[in-house]
Amino acid sequence: MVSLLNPALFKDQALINGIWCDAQSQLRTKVINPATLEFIGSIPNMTDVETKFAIESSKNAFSVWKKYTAKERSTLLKKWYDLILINLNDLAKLITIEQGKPLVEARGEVLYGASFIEWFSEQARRIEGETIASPSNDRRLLTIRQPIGVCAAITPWNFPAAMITRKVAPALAAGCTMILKPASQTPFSALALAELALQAGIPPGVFNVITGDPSPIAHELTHNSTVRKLTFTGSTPIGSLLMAHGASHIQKSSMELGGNAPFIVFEDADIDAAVEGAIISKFRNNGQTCVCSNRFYIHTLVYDEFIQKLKAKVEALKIGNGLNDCTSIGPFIDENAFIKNKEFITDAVSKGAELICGGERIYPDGLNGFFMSPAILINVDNTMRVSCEEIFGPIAPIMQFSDEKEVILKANDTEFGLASYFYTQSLARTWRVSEALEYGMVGINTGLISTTEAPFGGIKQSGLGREGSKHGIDEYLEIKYLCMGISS
Ligand SMILES: NC(=O)C1=CN([C@@H]2O[C@H](COP(=O)(O)OP(=O)(O)OC[C@H]3O[C@@H](n4cnc5c(N)ncnc54)[C@H](OP(=O)(O)O)[C@@H]3O)[C@@H](O)[C@H]2O)C=CC1
Ligand SMILES: O=C(O)[C@H](O)CS(=O)(=O)O
Repeated sequence: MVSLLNPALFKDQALINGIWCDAQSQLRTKVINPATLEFIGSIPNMTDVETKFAIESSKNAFSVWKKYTAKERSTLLKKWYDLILINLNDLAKLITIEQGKPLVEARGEVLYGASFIEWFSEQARRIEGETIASPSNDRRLLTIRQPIGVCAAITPWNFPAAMITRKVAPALAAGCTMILKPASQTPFSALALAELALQAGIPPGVFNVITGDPSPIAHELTHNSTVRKLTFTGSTPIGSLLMAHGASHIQKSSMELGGNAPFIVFEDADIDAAVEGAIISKFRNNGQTCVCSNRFYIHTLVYDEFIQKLKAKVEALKIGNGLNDCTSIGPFIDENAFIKNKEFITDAVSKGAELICGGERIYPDGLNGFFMSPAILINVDNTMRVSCEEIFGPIAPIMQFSDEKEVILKANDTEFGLASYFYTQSLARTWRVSEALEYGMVGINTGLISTTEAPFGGIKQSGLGREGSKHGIDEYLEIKYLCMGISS
């Protein structure tokens, strides 16, 4: 049990049709605190059996929810948003306890997540069709936009709240219903958000949350033709698998997948700004975000200054329990993530890279979680795993370059295309490089790009579709063309 100001927010059951329930098998899955490895609680280990009930509940709820007016849906989403802000501290504490990130980042995530609900409560009232100039006098052409129907979401552990609202808010705003399967390692944030949705007056069955074994749950969600849309955030291999399963009945999908972001510092960059941007884009959430910088390309003329300043900042980062106010970096989500990062360092050093700081397991305040001192690798090349695989941890691999065209070719040499970053003070270079980078998002002179107002998403194997912005709601709408014959 977690001690919260509002104990009603700690839910350890799934939510189907407004009823908090256990798995039919009564089996449960334990959830631990990644910083302390202590038991937090457990959740129902559901399978396809309960998933079928959740889908039926969502289908029935859709027939009611789609008849709510845009203003009625908007008002309920706004109430949900208000309740989240009232419970900000509890929601942030839940994130830190189940995911490990520092409280300051967890509070930021709650506000970021809530901003999607606020934004789509407004967008709900701006779902518009169009009239089209008819080619003949005997007909009039127009379109209307309607909700897709029953939707499903499967979300990752690294943003236990924001990845949920980034999907549920536009779905409900469009008039759809949503069945969510949150990450098993971080379920409590999702369950607390669902409780607040109920308290806001969102009808039972509109937002269902099921927990348990991802394979049978996802198999039902992707093969059941009642589920017309699947939205997934997570690794590219799982995203690909889900798309393949949904293809059996032409299920629509949105995919927010893996990344391999380049971070390029040109010779004319503001080095202090570039170092600040490198710290936030690399070490936010202990490097466990899909938009974290994964490869650093530093122009030879500013290399020594950049390395010296970056190392000083990295060595000043405070590693520890996210509940401590002074902590700037928390633990890995689990031992496997730690082991994978150690393997990245071993591979790079064995191929000639030099580890100039960090990379060791540490035990801040005697904590048994898997913490690593943030690492910088220099003399990295593209034969090393760190330059071509998504690191998802606090390792900064550094390479040098001297030519703009050369560094763009290297930056684009990946199957991923999510986020990218570069620093320059040249307007002409800003346009050349922005247009040449093969990514869905480009940060120019900044290392923090995500905001509700802008379209978040990638190309190539980083995904399909966009979340947030004026585009996000389109993922949950169908365009219907009406052709009206008018006899003279
Ligand atoms: N583009 C983006 O916005 C984001 C991308 N990511 C990417 O996700 C990865 C890290 O997150 P992580 O949670 O480990 O990713 P995973 O893909 O392993 O898990 C994501 C979700 O998929 C579920 N899942 C796991 N295996 C299956 C399966 N066989 N069938 C159906 N669902 C399954 C998980 O359930 P369970 O937890 O029960 O195993 C979890 O809910 C990184 O590659 C990162 O880049 C992460 C966040 C954002
Ligand atoms: O899951 C993620 O990595 C997030 O999408 C990154 S962000 O939106 O918080 O930047």
